This record gives sequence, structure tokens and C-alpha cells, in this order.
Amino acid sequence: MSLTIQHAFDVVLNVLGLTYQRLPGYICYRALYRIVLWPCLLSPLRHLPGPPTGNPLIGQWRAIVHKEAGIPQREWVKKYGPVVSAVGPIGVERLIFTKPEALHRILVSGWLECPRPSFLKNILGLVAGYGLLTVTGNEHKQMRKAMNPAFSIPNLMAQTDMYYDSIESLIDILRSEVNAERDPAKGKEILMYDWMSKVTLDIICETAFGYKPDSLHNPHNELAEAYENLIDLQSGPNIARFILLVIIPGFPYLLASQWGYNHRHWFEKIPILRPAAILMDSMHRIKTISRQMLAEKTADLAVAASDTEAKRDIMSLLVRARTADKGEGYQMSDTAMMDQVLTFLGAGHETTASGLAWTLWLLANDTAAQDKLRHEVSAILANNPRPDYRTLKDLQWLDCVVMESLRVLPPVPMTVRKAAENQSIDGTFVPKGTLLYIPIRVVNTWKEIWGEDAEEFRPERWLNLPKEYNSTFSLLSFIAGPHACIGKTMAIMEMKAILAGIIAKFAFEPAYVGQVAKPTAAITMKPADGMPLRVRCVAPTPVASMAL
Ligand code: HEM
Repeated sequence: MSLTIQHAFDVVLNVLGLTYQRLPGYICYRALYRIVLWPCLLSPLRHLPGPPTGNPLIGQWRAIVHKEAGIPQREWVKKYGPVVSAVGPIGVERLIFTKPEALHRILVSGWLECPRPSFLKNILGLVAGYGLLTVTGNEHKQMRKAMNPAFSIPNLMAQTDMYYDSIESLIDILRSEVNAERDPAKGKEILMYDWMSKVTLDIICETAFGYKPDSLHNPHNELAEAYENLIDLQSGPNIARFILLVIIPGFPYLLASQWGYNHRHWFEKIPILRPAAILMDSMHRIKTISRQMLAEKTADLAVAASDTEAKRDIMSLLVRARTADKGEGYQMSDTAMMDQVLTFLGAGHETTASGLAWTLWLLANDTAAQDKLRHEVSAILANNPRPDYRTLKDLQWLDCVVMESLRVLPPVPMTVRKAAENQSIDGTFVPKGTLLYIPIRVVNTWKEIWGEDAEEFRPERWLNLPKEYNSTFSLLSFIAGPHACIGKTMAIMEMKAILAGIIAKFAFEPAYVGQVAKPTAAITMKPADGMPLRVRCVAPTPVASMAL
């Protein structure tokens, strides 16, 4: 074994034209070149405006990971303009483009030359499955084509009713929490993110797989628990350790392998590798459940007598489409189908929960907007407690509130791409290997588009959009182009149904004087403190006042 490694090493040295004696010098030279010579003296990007490199080993890393997600980048754009160059750890350059022309090139016309970088694909693959979020090019086109019908408007319309059992359970739980207080009129401080996370998990499981974890009543449900552990890896001190692990070449494959799972107890013994053991255990549990779900869907298909009897959840639709296709078109394998379970959970659950928690926070701080929303939704819910897709879509103020919340506090504040080759982006030469920020929060609150009050929550702006507004590139919360969020309409509808239900029954206020929002700096931006809010039950609005 050691002879083979020695031999492989000799071959590598030979290819590099090196000897053992020259190896340390070569490593020093490469490090010096990467960290100092290239970014400071040679790179064509060194003349672009941007923050100073600072410590050459870590560059702007501290600002990027320790400050609120998207905020350092917003400050740079304010200071240096619409194209910013910033150096990260070990001299890796990253560019920020904010103009629609540049974003069109990166996300739409040149999407194949600007793929997701492999470290992002590795993180996403491990926590959100090797599905749509990790594939590119032709494989992505085929997979997306196979999945699009499941996210079509007719299917979403048919699914809306599936939200309401969970929403009604949530309302009952919140009401009993408040009523259990000695003085219910004063309300109760409740961690709203936690409840938003449970209700969205129950809804995504039901709409995506027809599975009912009922995490609202049963926090120890196996899937809910396994997934919770996976999420914890992406926040707090774990995120840095997690990134360090996935950038080690070959490590993501080890983590995803059966061998890794069988030997996970080795990893538990070493503190730095402990997140790897948790990850392998959670993934194994989720995979076991998804295998059972797939087997059930396939069996259901054999017994469903008619189309109307057939299940409407996304996985059932995918299984039916695969069978109907009779092997003529693109066939999603069983493994790919199981990976979608993790993708829907990873991409569709925490994002929607964070979007809802931020909306409640913004409404808690804007009583007028909250009262207006309660007035609008109560009038509808009084006659129809389970509004359908069209009714929810037509609620104008609800739409303004949701869009404005997704604009100022986007659940995904930033994503990244990598220049796969030398190219020109909106007149700027971008060398191969440069990281490209997709600055979602920066663009969403850019004063050049949204005006001087761009950073403020003002739902009424959606009634009269600024003339600079571009429907594709001014609100990037779901990004744009072939990789744009496939679940956008589903997420918006789900947020609307949940908000309408709870705003009609409860009033929300900050939990204490001086409370500030505490967004995490992770892949998704969720409230680090679980979003405590004071919740009070509201009396039903008299029918006469609704008619006004
Ligand atoms: C408020 C809620 C949501 C937000 C803010 C959001 C945001 C995003 C963003 C920014 C991306 C692009 C990521 C990147 O390319 O780096 C994305 C992709 C994706 N999202 Fe969402 N998402 C939400 C809800 C959902 C839901 C409910 C689902 C599915 C059930 C979903 C499924 C996906 C998938 C599969 C992709 C990958 C698309 C592709 O590459 O073709 N998302 N989402």
C-alpha cells in the first residue's frame, strides 16, 4: 500500500518536474504566488475598486463570515460602485456585479461558463442531496424538464388544500400556548422561528412526498430529528468546520459512502471530525426513509384506479411521469429520485421558514402594516377558512407584505458562481477561477433601483414600483435563469396561506424593548435567536367593519 502511494507521489513530482529536495521550495513559491504575487501584483482584477486585501492569508474572510450576511458586500457596493473586487482567503478573488447586464450574463446567457463552484456543490450535495442543486449542463436541463410539471400552476392549485391541516394545527397550538398564561391578554413570548420551521416541514413533507411527520405535535419524528441535526451543521461554530471538511479533496465522497457510514464511530472520537459523524448518521436515516417513500409511491401507482384518485404530491407525480414515459425520454433513477427528497427538504423547508419568521418580525415592528393585513385576510377567512390558490393570489396587501419581506430580508442572502474560463462580463475581463458573488441582498436593497428608502420595509412600494425596476434582476431572492428557484411560486403561496391564517388570529409585537434582528451568517439567513415575539390572540373582526 505504502509502496503504491510512494509510486503515485513520484509520478506527481515527475509530472511537475520536481525532486524531493526541490519540493519545499516549490510549495513556498506556490503559496507566495497565490497569496501575494497574483492578487497584489499580477491579477488583472487588482485595479478594480474594492476593499483593501488586509491580511494576505485570510483577505476579507473575517468580514464575510462574521458580519451579517450580505452586509459587508452592501457596504462595499455603496463605497466602490456596481463592480467590486474583494480578496478572500489564500488570495482567491471574488467579484461582485450588481447591474442587470452583468447578472444576465452570469445567470442566463453565460450560465454554463459560470457554474456553481465545487465547494458549494459539495456542501449542497451533502445537506440538500445530489439533485437539481448540484447538477449542471445537459443533466440539469433534463432533470429540470422532468420536474417542471410537478411545480406547474395547475399542480400547485391542486396542492393548496394540503397546507391547511398543518396551519390549523399551528393555530391551535399557538392559541393554547397563549391561553395557558396567567394573563392571556398580555400575550406570551414565543420563539416563532421554531414554529415556522415545524409547520413548513410538515407542509413540504406532505406536498413533496405525501408523508405526514406531524412535527408540530411530534418533535421526535425520525425525519424531523435527522433533518434538524443536518441543519445544525450549517449554523453557529459548525459552519466553518463543515466548510473545512468538504473542501478536503475526496472527503465529500467519503461522507456520502456506505463505508463512511459504517465507520462513523471513528469520526466521533476526533472533535474536529464530529460534524462528519452527525452528517453521515442523519443522511443515512433520511435515505432510509426516502427509500421507503419511493417504494410506497411505486406500489401506489399499481393500485391507483384513476387519475383523480392518484396522489398529487411531487414524488408521486415524478414516479407516474417516469412510468408513463416507458423509458423513451430522460429516466430519473431511483437514487436520483431519493436525492430529490433531500433537495426538497434542503431547498424548500428552512428557506420558507426563515421567510415567514422575518415577515413576522417586520410586521411586529410595523403595526399599521400588520393591522391592514389582518383586516384584508379576516374579511376573506370569515367566509372561507381555506382560501384556494386564486383567492390567496388576489389578496393585494398580502402580496405586498410577502414580496417586501423577501426583498429586505431574503432567506438566501447570497450565492456564488465561478468563472469556468476567461471571459468578459459587462466589459470587465474575468480570469478563469474567479469567484462571482450573486449579491441577492445587495441588489434587493440597492438605492439605484429602489430609491433612498431601499433598506426600509415599506410594503406599499409594490403598488407603485420604481421606473428603474427590472422584473428579473431587481429582486433576486429566487435568482434568475436556468438555475432560478423551481419552488418560487410554491414558497410564495405557502407563505401567504400560513401568514393569512395566523395574522387573522394573533397579533405580534417585539418580545422586549430594544430587540434587534439577529440574522445568521450561514447558507440561509435565519434568526439566530429563534425569533422571540410577543403573541396575543385577537378577537374576530366584526363583520360590519370588514365591509368598510
Ligand atoms: C422563500 C423560500 C425560498 C427561497 C428564498 C429560495 C431561494 C432559492 C435560491 C436563491 C436558489 C438558487 C440557489 C443557487 O443557485 O445558488 C434556489 C434554488 C432552488 N430552490 Fe429554492 N427557495 C425557496 C423555496 C423553495 C422551495 C419551496 C423549493 C421546493 C420545494 C425550492 C427548491 C429549489 C431547487 C430545487 C433549487 C435548485 C434549482 C436549480 O438549480 O435548477 N426552493 N432557491
